[in-house]
Amino acid sequence: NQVKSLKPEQLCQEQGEYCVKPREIFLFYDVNPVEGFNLRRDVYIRVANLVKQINSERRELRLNLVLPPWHNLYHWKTKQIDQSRLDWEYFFDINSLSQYIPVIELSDLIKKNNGSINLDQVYSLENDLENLNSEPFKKIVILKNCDQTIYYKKNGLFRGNFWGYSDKIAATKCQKVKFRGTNYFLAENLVKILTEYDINFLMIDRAEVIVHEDYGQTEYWKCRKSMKFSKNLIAKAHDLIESLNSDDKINFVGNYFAVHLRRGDFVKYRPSVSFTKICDQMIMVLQRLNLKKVFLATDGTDLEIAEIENCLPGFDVFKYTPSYEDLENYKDGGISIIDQIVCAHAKFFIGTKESTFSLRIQEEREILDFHPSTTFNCFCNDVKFCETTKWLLKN
Ligand SMILES: C[C@@H]1O[C@H](OP(=O)(O)OP(=O)(O)OC[C@H]2O[C@@H](n3cnc4c(=O)[nH]c(N)nc43)[C@H](O)[C@@H]2O)[C@@H](O)[C@H](O)[C@@H]1O
Repeated sequence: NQVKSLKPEQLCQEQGEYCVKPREIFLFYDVNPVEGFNLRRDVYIRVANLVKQINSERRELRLNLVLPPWHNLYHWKTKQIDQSRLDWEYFFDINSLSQYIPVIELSDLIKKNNGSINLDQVYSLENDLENLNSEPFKKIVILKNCDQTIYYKKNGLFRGNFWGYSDKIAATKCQKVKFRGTNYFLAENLVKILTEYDINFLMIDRAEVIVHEDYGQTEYWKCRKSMKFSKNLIAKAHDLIESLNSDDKINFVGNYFAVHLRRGDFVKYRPSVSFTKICDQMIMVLQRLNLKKVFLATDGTDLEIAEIENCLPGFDVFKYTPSYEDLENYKDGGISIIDQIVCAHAKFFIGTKESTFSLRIQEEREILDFHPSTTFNCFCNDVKFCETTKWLLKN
């Protein structure tokens, strides 16, 4: 086990004259453009688990995961600031990510590679839902050229948006792949391909099609714990927590109740809960815990926020409204992470059922060791708030 955690150079020294340096491979991935930030964080874990699996099983290969820039995401509504091609360091602690697997920012790789990248192969995944009940959940069929509406051919190369780097990145080969299966099933197939072909730059597009082999298990949590937020976001969130009357400055456990109320496009696709029920459920918690302060994280409209404030007379509703300078510094993605960190430290939390934004807060609270009963709650059209599935931390 100790040998496994060594870097390739150290591995070579350990193994003496028979040492073969592993082949360095750069694995790129992208996700369906309309997907949100927190769903993308889950896709990262699926791909990172795959990289870890290959690197630990196959010593002759060393996959480096290329972090896909955050490029003008659908839910990022602030148009006055530039939110294109954002590196992961805006939001995450890269050192911590690289404790789990080798990662590199795309912008750094482009610099290292003299300003442009030619991908050897792109596989663009497509869900295979045929005969789902009668066939095993393991199927991979490599088809012809990629969808010509997303990738187009010019001067013999496949061109596309490539995270906003259309001027710097192109691909030699691009194929559609009908896929159904887990990250470890894809890992097996990638190993076969990488062993057979001389591929150094490989991209998987529509990586959200891949599902977890071990959701909520040890490797999932190892990777999840490595996804620490960047230091400036943590510092800003801790300032807010202190101003919310933190009664424990060391652990930043807030003396407040927090909710995440997902609105916007979400209520079009998921059954929503009435504001009357939401207010009743909030008052119930505030009275039961004898608390005065609520932190409200939401993407709701000003009217919806006013509705919540009005239905909680006698309580202080706190909402983080970023200044223009905050927006410029942290971007919409950072502002939402600050909301999440504040929710993660509350005495009690209620989230929105099926929202990955709420789910990530619940995970953060598991890592911080809050009692599950204070974490896995959601609003519902019931007399009291409801419980959500308890995805408990596994070491
Ligand atoms: C309907 C579906 O909903 C799924 O969203 P869901 O899992 O909630 O969560 P996310 O995948 O994060 O997408 C929701 C996005 O909306 C913004 N947002 C939501 N709630 C808050 C909040 O409390 N504070 C701040 N600052 N921002 C918020 C934020 O940009 C966040 O990334 C999407 O992943 C799918 O693509 C689809 O849109």
